[in-house]
Amino acid sequence: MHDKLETIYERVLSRNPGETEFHQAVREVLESIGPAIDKHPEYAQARIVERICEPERQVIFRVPWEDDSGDIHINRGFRVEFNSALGPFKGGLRFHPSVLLGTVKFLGFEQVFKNALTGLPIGGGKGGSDFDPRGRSDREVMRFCQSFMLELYRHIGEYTDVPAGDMGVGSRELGYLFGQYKRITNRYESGVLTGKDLAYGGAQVRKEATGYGCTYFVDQVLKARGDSFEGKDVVVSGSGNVALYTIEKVHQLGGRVVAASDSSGFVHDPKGIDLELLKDIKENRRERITSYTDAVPHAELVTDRSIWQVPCQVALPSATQNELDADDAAALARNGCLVVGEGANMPTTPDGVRVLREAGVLFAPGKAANAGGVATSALEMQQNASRDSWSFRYSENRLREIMIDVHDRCHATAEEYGRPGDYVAGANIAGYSRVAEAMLALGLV
Ligand SMILES: NC(=O)C1=CN([C@@H]2O[C@H](COP(=O)(O)OP(=O)(O)OC[C@H]3O[C@@H](n4cnc5c(N)ncnc54)[C@H](OP(=O)(O)O)[C@@H]3O)[C@@H](O)[C@H]2O)C=CC1
Ligand SMILES: N=C(CCC(=O)O)C(=O)O
Repeated sequence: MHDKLETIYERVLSRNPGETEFHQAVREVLESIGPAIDKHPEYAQARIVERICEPERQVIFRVPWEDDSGDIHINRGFRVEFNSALGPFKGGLRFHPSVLLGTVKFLGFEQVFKNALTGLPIGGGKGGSDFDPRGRSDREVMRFCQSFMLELYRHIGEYTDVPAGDMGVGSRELGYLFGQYKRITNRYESGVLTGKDLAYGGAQVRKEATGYGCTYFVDQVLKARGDSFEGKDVVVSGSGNVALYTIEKVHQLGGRVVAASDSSGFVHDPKGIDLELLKDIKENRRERITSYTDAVPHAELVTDRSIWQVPCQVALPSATQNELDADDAAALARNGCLVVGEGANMPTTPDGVRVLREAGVLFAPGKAANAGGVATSALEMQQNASRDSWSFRYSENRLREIMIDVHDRCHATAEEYGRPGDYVAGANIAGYSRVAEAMLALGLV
């Protein structure tokens, strides 16, 4: 790491003790952007890096709510408004028992550069809660969301901060959140949340966007080496919003997804995952992945080893952070994996990335590969602002164009800075440069 950046990194560690995921996200960026710092001394003079590493605002609040049996629960809510140089703060809400301030800060920091890579006018932020919606009734989820929004509403707005979905926050949760926001503010401010259902101002393709976009990005990586998804065995971890629509687009492009997971284990189906069945299990019945093998006898349920032991040519981690470690990376390389594309945020550990790089496996980092979700959220904001709604076909074409542009921008930047084929360097330098130029123009704010 560049000497100046090492000093900055040490200060990030000392000012944010114990926030290991945030440290990890910062370190990855600082390890990449040294060449950009050398090329632009004005960035150092304006202390741009130090300012980017410090969120503009961090809000933490109490969320009390009552379950169906009348018991009281107290959860903690977060919104980290990281950087608004390029536009209103933009980023998801995560409802998961593992959520801590450091988790939200890692996600928000990633979001700043991801959103910049889309070329769209959106800043970066993230929020959520340690509330676990899994196993809760719709009414319990509604009561939690209403209590959560009773605090959050004062900090958000279509021109201020626009939340969306992430782990544990899908169209059900967004509907309850939007309904409460509308009631509190007495405004039909469609653009205050994205990922909304089509019934009340949502946009075509937003549900599919992260998964489709990641697949489009990896398709470009394969095309750059004269290859494609055709005939490839693919492993996709997770079975939530990102994973399901990654599987859908991989199958449309001629690949075969042979394994998917949830936190209880994974299913291996050598004939190819039956997506309609998996969607019914996950989106309608909200059941465990074990229900898949109940319906598909030839499929294997595995709970005692990593999904990344399953041989494949393309690996698409789409579950959660740090799910793919050095041993997983070595197994993928040993089994002939050509590309790893991150649908999730920061799913590969630093040692995992190192092993993949040393083995010559192409690597597409999440801040570039999974940007299709937030990009389509920005398109939802455009439609809401113009009181318009675009067709599925037009929206998907826009998404595909954006992902090709993101890929080409990362690829070209990596070449420009002497790191050909290094999508991590390309993504971090390109994203950072766009944010830095805006921050320079806006003065010391
Ligand atoms: N939604 C979006 O628009 C975007 C999401 N992302 C990122 O993609 C990832 C997935 O998000 P999303 O699909 O929205 O979330 P969902 O909650 O819809 O799905 C998450 C999936 O991952 C599984 N999972 C969670 N932890 C583990 C684990 N330790 N091992 C195996 N599986 C696990 C969950 O299983 P279980 O049900 O058992 O918990 C679930 O199947 C996250 O990193 C998110 O930040 C990135 C860009 C956009
Ligand atoms: N959870 C998301 C989507 C954010 C958004 O659509 O605003 C992400 O980019 O990580």
